[in-house]
Amino acid sequence: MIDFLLGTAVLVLPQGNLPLLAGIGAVKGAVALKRHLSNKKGAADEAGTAAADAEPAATAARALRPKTPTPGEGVPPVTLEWSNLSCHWSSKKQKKQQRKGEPGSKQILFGLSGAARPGRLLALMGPSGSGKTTLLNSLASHVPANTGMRLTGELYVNGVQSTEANHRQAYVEQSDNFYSMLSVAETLTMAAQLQMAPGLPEASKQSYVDNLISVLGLAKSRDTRVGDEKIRGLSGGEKKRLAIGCELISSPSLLFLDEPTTGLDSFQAEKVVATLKQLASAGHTVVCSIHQPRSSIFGLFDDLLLLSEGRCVYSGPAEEALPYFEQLGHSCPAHYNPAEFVADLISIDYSSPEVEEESKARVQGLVDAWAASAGGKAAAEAAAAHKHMSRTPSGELALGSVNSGPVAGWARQFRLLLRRSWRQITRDKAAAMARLSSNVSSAVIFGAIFWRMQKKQSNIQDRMGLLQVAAINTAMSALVKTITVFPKERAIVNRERTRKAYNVLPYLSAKLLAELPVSCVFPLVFGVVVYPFTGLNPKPVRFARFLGILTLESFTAAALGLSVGAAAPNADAAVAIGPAVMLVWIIFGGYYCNSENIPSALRWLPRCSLIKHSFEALCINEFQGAEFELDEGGRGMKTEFELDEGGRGMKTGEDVLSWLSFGHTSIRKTLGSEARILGFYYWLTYCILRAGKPKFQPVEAAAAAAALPEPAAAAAPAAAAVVEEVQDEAAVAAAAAEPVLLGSS
Ligand SMILES: Nc1ncnc2c1ncn2[C@@H]1O[C@H](COP(=O)(O)OP(=O)(O)OP(=O)(O)O)[C@@H](O)[C@H]1O
Repeated sequence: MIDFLLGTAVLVLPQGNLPLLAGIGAVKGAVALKRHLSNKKGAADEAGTAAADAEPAATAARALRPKTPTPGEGVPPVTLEWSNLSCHWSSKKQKKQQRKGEPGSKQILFGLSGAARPGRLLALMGPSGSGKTTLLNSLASHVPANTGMRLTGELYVNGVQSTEANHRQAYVEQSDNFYSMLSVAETLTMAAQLQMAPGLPEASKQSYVDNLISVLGLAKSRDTRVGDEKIRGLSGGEKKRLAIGCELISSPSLLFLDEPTTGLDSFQAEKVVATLKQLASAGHTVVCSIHQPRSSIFGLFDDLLLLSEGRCVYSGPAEEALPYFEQLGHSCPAHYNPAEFVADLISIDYSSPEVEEESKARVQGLVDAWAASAGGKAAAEAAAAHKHMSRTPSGELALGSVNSGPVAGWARQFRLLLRRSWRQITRDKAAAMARLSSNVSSAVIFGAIFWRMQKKQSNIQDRMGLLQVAAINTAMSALVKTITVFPKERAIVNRERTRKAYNVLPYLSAKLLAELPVSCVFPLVFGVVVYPFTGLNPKPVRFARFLGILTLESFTAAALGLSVGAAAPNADAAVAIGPAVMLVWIIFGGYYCNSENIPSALRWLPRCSLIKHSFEALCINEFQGAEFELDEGGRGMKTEFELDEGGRGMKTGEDVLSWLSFGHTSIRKTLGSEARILGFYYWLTYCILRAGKPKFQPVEAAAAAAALPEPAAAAAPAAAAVVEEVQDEAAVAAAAAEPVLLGSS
């Protein structure tokens, strides 16, 4: 009856009554929980009710987040625990060996157990290569898939076993990639508009962003553009805090940071860690990997996990680390940086075989001592206890804030992304000026070389040469610009798509539309300068067509750049691949290689060449209806191409087109082919971006993983076994999740 009344109230209340909805959802959750606890027999049924009831509460709680006065305040407290967490890496060769039953993989993490708690800042420390990043990524379900890594063990979120990604909340990467022309406030506002409930008033979103800016200590730089290598903007520390801010938009309970102080001076590094400490104090569970911080930063850590060669050497409160090592006979000298002291203590020194032997023995002693210590035993006992705990693959219930998709509709995504792309393009004056001056200078150089061409036989070759270099120059200019910029933008897009901020289609279409007017300018400027200088066909319609052909070609080359930029693993690879692909299209561009002489197996290549179609269209535009003076003195095209007129060369433009094998087509047809190539590259870019969404490696249950030889094969059956096993227990776990939801509302 209570359910019915509350459910009816939820249905009839308007959306504006979010607090009331949240309250009702919470009460319903509490009722379901109480009922569950008092009647174990009906647990399974009630779990369904509790889970369903939790949804309005969770939705309302999510919707209410922006009213949180201080970021972190009111987030559901989350304890993350891990048991027997191991990581193996195998190369392809080693995987083959494993298939044959032979051993062969490198172990990076060795059965680690521990916990990260709400309100505390946990630092993962250890020497270089000790496995900090691997552990952090494993805990955040952020280990990239298909890299040969295999994770085994168990992760628990508030005591509920978590499957891959459903406990991932926020992950701040080492590299900070942003739209360089947007200010701090614009970057955060855009993130808020894309990720916060669209029904919320703009004022609520803005006040959340304002709070975030002040919590992050970015008020002074609020209107400063982020900047990049070309344009000075935020400092490294400010960029890192902005990256943290972008992650905090979704009010995550758990915040993971990979080496947040790398590349920062000690002052900036301390400010970043102080921000993390503040976030932890506000209720977040903060985990970061860090390499040898200075003592004042070390003093900010609440908890410490020390790793050496993938094994735990200490895990517990940071202030108890030095007394622990002292008790083992390793005292930190007075006035010595404790972080440096522990780093030296747990590092393996490879400077000589004797020293290596000695340091390995010392580290092994520390690993054994930790396993035998009260802390190590407690972690092992907690891991053993977890084995008997309830499991559910639905860690989402415990957190209630993992979005299944973008919160903004497609039209809104498109509008917001269009605005962002437009700002980035139109504000990047330095890039525009560089591209403009490059196009103008090429046009002037070509104009000087091909100055006022006449109608002699020798000028036929000049005309063809000019049209070919105009096609190549236009294509290369657009390609190079795109492949140098797009891979960086793709990193931002991948990160935002991991946060489920938007879909690929609105992003790509908004980007292309925003670029349209600006990208037209460069080929037009080139054409406007080069055309009168060189004395090409003077008819206005031919001039207009010349500009149109170059513009379409510029877009097609940029689209090729997008495809290469989307497919290449990084900017360096894109810069290597792009021109190599373009070279093929230049060779089959109609000037260097007559299509009639191409081997039949390669005849399809000229049809795919964006240079060929542009060159063909430019030639038809220039030569159709043109007349040339026949050569009297034996120079000109006739030496290579005896047509008619008594071997004195080519009289009409049609002769030239026929010599080039371009006589059978028209500008309309050739531009149609170019447009199809353009469409193909856009479609290819879309498919690559869609397929390239970052995928992460799941953590396999240790027992199931041990039974199966092949990592990929192991994942599915193991997950299926867990699902089967938990069906009866789901009710208990769902009920256990309720207090978190109540807390959050
Ligand atoms: N994708 C990978 N392929 C092969 N080996 C890897 C991979 N990632 C990590 N490793 C290995 O795992 C070990 C731990 O690497 P990890 O990056 O986690 O260490 P780290 O403590 O974070 O080091 P650093 O402080 O230098 O970043 C290293 O020996 C490294 O070579």
